[in-house]
Amino acid sequence: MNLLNKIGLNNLKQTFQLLLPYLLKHRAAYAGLLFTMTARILLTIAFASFYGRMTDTATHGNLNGLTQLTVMGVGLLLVMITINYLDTFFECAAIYGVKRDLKVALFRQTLLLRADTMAAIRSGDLISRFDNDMNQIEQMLGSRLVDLIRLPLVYLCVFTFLFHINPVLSLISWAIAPAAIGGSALFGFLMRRNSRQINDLAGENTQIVSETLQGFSVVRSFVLERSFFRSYSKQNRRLYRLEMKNANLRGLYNSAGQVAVSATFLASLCLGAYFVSNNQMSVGALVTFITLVNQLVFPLMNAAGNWAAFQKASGSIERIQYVLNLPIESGDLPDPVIPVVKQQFVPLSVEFDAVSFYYKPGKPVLSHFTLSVPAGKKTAIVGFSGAGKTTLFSLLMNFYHPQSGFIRINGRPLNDIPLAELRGRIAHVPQDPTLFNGTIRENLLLGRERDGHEIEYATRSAMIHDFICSLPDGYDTPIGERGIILSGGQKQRLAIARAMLKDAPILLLDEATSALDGETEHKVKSTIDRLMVGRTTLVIAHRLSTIRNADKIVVMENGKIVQEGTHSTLMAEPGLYRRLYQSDFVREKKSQALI
Ligand SMILES: Nc1ncnc2c1ncn2[C@@H]1O[C@H](COP(=O)(O)OP(=O)(O)OP(=O)(O)O)[C@@H](O)[C@H]1O
Repeated sequence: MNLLNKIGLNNLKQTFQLLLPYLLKHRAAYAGLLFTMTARILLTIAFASFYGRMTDTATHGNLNGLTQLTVMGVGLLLVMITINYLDTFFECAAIYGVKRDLKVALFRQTLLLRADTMAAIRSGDLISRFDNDMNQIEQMLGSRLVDLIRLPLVYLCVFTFLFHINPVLSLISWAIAPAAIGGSALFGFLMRRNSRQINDLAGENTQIVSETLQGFSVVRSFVLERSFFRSYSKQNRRLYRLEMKNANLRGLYNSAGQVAVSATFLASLCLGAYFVSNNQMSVGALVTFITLVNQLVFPLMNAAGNWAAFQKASGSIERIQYVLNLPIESGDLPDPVIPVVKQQFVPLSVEFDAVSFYYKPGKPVLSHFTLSVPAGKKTAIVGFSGAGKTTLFSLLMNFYHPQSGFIRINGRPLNDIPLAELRGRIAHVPQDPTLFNGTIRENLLLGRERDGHEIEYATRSAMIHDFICSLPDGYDTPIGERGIILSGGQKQRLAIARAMLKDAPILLLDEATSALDGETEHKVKSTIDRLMVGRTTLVIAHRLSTIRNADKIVVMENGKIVQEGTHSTLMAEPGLYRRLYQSDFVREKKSQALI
């Protein structure tokens, strides 16, 4: 077992287990490669035999024979051109077909990953699996894979053919075999050790670049350029050292291979010349022999090169398999469009029943949290930062599962509701809305169909229509990666318009207007108030003046409800709400005075 691990045979098994379904799917391309492989072996022997016959015919002065052989040579060349073309074609079809399917499977898995798993993975490392690891795997998908069969077959065919010409000479290759095989195994083992470290480092490398790009303004404002540069350079120096170790190994191995090839060639030539001078062999037979003798050494040497590529790829396969084995939230991609008939939805109630939840054991976020949100009513949640307010939304959208207790929608436990149906019935405006690299229209609709009037109604209500019209291409203006051309407030207004267009019966607003100035917030708030009519709404707000008219206000502290009531009842009693409201009021007054 240990030995199998050391020489990497276990990796090979694992590699094939993952790749087999993909290889089978592209079996036509691999069958084509097997065909061209066989044809190329036969062509190699045919060419060597052709050179020998040409030499013997020439030494016998047989002009007729030479003409026939020339025609045969041209024929062989034409066949070779065709086979080479087919070989390249089948190889590309096999490599790119399998690589495409593997990438798509990895992306699908990424889309299905559970929220807790996703939070634990570093995005750069995940991206490098799509990039660096896929490239490593690509190295072994085409002819290298077919070489697993081709190299032993070449050896066997050429050996049989040469044995037929001269048994003693052909046995020369046996002298080299143990050294070639032993050296190859050692080479593969050393390469594997390095390659795994290289792949991990490449992942960390992508992580630094991706973090730099994502947090570019923080890097600038905290003057972190030098420190990011230092860690990136340090990693690259380590990567370089490992790559050079690999290069050293490859260099040593190639030189040893050259020595083996040349030694075999020289030994065959000298011994063959001796046989020719003793009339035990014709000159043509010697030419055929020395043309082919390399084919006895190169399969042994190439096997090692392939072994190294397999070892490198198996490290990458391991990294991809790791992601493919991570827990997912559902077996299939959910259907994007839920057939909710517009404006005809029934308001839905939401209930948290003794819900306890933690992200990490020992650090409870919610403890026996019980809250009933009546259908079509507005409930506001307030509390200190970190009290667990956003977590309630994550649980309601079933991103995470509570460790105990139940969440129900209209009396139906959340786990009984298909994910697509559940999320189709919720419109969520998060604290920091995500926008995609596309046009404003694409970001508003996100795959839904809405006519121009509906879009305009939503954007006018969210006070963003005039701004959109002022852009050069209006609704078709590209907003750049993560909406880079928009201000925080504009992003929030787009997100509110997007939620309006989703037209779902449950509305979750997580500080949806925090980035707006007082005046715009006031105007957008009246829109949100209209949007909330008939919908069950949960609002998280830090500015308490915005939730005064809520049907119910829930005050949270350390994952528990400490107060519950309307604004006036809560203001009438001493407690956290009144303290929060008063300090909020003072803060707002101060900021108004400053303006
Ligand atoms: N993905 C996560 N993994 C681990 N801990 C988390 C995760 N998300 C949140 N937490 C922790 O859970 C607690 C509650 O976080 P939550 O975001 O629900 O608070 P909040 O009341 O919404 O805060 P804020 O008002 O600042 O947004 C915090 O202590 C936070 O550190």
